[in-house]
Amino acid sequence: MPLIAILPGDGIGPEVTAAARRVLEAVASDLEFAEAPVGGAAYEAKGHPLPESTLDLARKADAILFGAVGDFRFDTLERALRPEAAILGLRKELSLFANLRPAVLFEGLEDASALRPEVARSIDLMIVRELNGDVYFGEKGRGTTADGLREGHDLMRYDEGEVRRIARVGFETARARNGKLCSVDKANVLETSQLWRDVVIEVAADYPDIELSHLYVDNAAMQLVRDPGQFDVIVTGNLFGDILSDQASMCAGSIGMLPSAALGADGKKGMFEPIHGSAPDIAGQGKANPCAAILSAAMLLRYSLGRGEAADRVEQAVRGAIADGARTPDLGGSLSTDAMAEQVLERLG
Ligand SMILES: NC(=O)C1=CN([C@@H]2O[C@H](COP(=O)(O)OP(=O)(O)OC[C@H]3O[C@@H](n4cnc5c(N)ncnc54)[C@H](O)[C@@H]3O)[C@@H](O)[C@H]2O)C=CC1
Ligand SMILES: CC(C)CC(=O)C(=O)O
Ligand SMILES: [Mg+2]
Repeated sequence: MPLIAILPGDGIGPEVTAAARRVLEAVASDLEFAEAPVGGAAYEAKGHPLPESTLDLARKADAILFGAVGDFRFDTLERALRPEAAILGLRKELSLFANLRPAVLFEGLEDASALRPEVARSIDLMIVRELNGDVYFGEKGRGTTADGLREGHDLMRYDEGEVRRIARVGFETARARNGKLCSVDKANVLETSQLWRDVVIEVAADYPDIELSHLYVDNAAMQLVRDPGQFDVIVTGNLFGDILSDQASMCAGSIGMLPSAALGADGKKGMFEPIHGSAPDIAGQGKANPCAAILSAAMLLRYSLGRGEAADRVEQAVRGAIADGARTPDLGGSLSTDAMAEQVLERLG
């Protein structure tokens, strides 16, 4: 019986994971669920955003469904105790270095996209974001300059092994899709990025069938809204992937629509989460769009449980609901989180 760890977290995290769990229960009757606190909720309950018991459950589980963490109430805590430390800790402790973030415009959502309909319709891409390194995990600190000014620093760093393994995921992902890989960096300014680009080019020798291109991240951000249809797979570092995926979400209609999978070396055990955060501005109001979490559950079925058919059913149910006009407020409608989930559940039969 596969064990699914549910880590709801803060803000809208519990609302959207509850919806995703209902969907999992509807398509798979043999799953065992265990829930544990994470983020601010865990700090309040147990004094730490990632308690040992939560980490143990995450280690033991076959897959993890994660909601979101964070709340401004915790923003003055030391960094290691802030809710966000929990998600970074889980990704690192479980060596989940490959973050797959698909961005697709579902039929009917043209009017929700920030782009013109004919441009929006072309978006169908996968962002492969490195998740265990970069400026998020480098040495950081605060201090005072010789002139008495406060200063802060965060080290941006990758080694070639880290770049090589994510580059391979990028190439393999492109091979399974339409054969195009765009590597995004800032090699014109950053040494970390020059190393990134050099290593991606070396790895490309093993993938002569893949059309490789490179973009600087500023240009990539611009191209993403000018012509998102030009992209098949984007491979990039932790920081750039974080930013570009939020941007891609508004090309596809809403941040409430984009799921993600964080995978390790076996490409199987993973943590599945919407790309959005805890959205404190709408938390507790039943306004959150659960589709990103539900689609993350579909990725869980596909990657961790090898149940592609069930994953397809869930994705078709979300597509069907959207095509029939089901809309939460972020998509211009008025359905509550639960009502949107119902629309999906109804289409699962
Ligand atoms: N994976 C995670 O746990 C993440 C956590 N965060 C944390 O979340 C907190 C809030 O961060 P923000 O920058 O406001 O980003 P956010 O993604 O939580 O929200 C950004 C905007 O999108 C809206 N939004 C997000 N998800 C939505 C959904 N499912 N349906 C409808 N609208 C949705 C929010 O209402 C807000 O206006 C912070 O503490 C931040 O650190 C942020 C990003 C990822
Ligand atoms: C909360 C951050 C640590 C991460 C983030 O914004 C993301 O993974 O999308
Ligand atoms: Mg983010």
